[in-house]
Amino acid sequence: MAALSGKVVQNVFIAQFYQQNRQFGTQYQRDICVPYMRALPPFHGGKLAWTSNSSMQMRKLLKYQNGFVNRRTFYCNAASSATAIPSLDKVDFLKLQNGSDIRGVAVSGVEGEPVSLTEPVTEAIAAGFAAWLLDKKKVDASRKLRVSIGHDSRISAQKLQDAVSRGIASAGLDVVQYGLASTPAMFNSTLTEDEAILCPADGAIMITASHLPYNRNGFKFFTSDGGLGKNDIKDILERAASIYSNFLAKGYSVKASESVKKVDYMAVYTSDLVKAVRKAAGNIEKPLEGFHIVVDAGNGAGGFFAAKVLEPLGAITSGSQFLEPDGMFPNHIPNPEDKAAMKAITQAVLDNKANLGIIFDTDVDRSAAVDSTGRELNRNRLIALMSAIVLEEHPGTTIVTDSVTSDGLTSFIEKKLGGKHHRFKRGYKNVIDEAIRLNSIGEESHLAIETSGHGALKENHWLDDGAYLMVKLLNKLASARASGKGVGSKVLTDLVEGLEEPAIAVELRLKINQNHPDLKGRSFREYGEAVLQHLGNSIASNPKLQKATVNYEGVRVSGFGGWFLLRLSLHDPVLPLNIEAPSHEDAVKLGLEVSAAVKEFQALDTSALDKFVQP
Ligand SMILES: O=P(O)(O)OC[C@H]1O[C@H](O)[C@H](O)[C@@H](O)[C@@H]1O
Repeated sequence: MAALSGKVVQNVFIAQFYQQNRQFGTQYQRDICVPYMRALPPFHGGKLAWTSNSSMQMRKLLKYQNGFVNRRTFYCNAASSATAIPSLDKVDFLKLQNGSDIRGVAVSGVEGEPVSLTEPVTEAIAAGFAAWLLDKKKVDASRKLRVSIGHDSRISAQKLQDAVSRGIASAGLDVVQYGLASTPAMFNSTLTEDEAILCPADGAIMITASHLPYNRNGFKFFTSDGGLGKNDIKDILERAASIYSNFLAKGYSVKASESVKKVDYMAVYTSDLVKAVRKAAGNIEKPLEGFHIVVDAGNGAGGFFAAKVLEPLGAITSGSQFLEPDGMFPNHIPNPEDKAAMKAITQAVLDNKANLGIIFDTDVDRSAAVDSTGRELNRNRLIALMSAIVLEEHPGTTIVTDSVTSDGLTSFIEKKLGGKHHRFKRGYKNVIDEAIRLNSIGEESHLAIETSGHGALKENHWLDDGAYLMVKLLNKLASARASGKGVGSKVLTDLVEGLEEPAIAVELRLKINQNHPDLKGRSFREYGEAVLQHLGNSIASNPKLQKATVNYEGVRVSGFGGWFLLRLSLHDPVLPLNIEAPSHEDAVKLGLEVSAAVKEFQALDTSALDKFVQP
């Protein structure tokens, strides 16, 4: 069996601890477990060094066990933590690529999900990034590059942060740790000019797996040009694979990084957000005075928004929930696309009679809002709202969105707001890159936004930033009140007046069984493309349906007063099917057309569609 490092063992223990103690409820977890987790002991030269603080917390933990946790497991794990040098398995690095991110399993304990982001793998990836950055920046030897590192609230964050730091330092670059941070703040650190806080960083790494389960983690990389794309990630992983093969050949040992510096960059980032709202409101110190705004951070990294952004601006934030970081996400998945998450923030708004609710995903690059009546301002509605704000500032501009946006949104942007809707592909990086491309060929675009809650503005360096989207809403609230044009979230709701919304909007995800003989040696992508090709051909001869003339992804078709889009998922062996229609019957008619066209593809699991269309 592979030897585990001390910290891996601790994380296993923490995971087990949480699972076994769910019945204690969230308050217990907040009081006892979270402080403990935040204080994972430092890792010195491969040996664990407990600080007095953490041993105190361990004692506290034991005291509170109360029979819920198996003491033997606890001591046993703590004792085995002395085994510090991980043994190395062969690794397929390219399998860790997830579009323009890297993602893997960082905590063991979930059946069928072995740890892929071990410390040596992580260190190799970080060293791969360092090598890529050195090539890209082509600096002379007189200047040392520096890399900022931040993480979300995941329980593996500390372990990975240490390994990333070692990987960067081993390549001779300076490491600046930010601790708990948001993804957009990490990108921002490559743009901030302030030597006193060691900025700009030449490169930034965010340790996050967005809304995925607690055992996962991953990395997003930035330079001042923005987030790295797919090809760069592949390049980094190839470099990492070769660094890792050196570990295999020469042996791997954990060496403490000497040149790690720490900066409270979130203080800088949040004060910039505060300044932006004050400026938009005409330099008023507390432009949100009297507004009651509740925040739901889902125990991710976004809790800062209440105390560090809203309160300095004068807002009341009582009733805000799940602000404290907790990598087990005990309350709901931090994801504005998740129904339970949206229900939780809506309830908080109604219970607290708040003016507005704001919700973030784990690493704060996505967001959504809820108005004072409990109406969700997410998906197409959030895009409509942001478009209304941006088109007031930039009349006629092009709004770039993802592919699953509604037809109602197009007519809203084009007929009501006088803008242009460019419906492009799914994927935040795709929409941002497309908006940048349009500007470069002379078509003005100021907003790139997805139904997922990702959004970036030209005025904000095309930074994919959920917190900045919410700042734009706050600006609107503050400036409307200052100019006597309205008070409260009705100002926002009024801006989406006239957006036509379908009675039925569903997304059904049809899985491709990669082990099915019908693939005949093809990859799931090739198989998915064959399904799409076949569907496209069969639609062409169907008089009841019209294929979209302009379409960048999958097969988009109008009919029965609605539309459907079947496309390949960006990451998974899945064909997501979106259907919108004026009634359930019409949606079923559209579903039946898809069903008839794809039925011969035996490796496609159509059970979700079959269920939807059944009488
Ligand atoms: O293609 P799908 O499986 O629906 O996933 C698409 C989504 O994947 C990730 O969550 C990205 O962050 C989003 O930008 C993207 O829209």
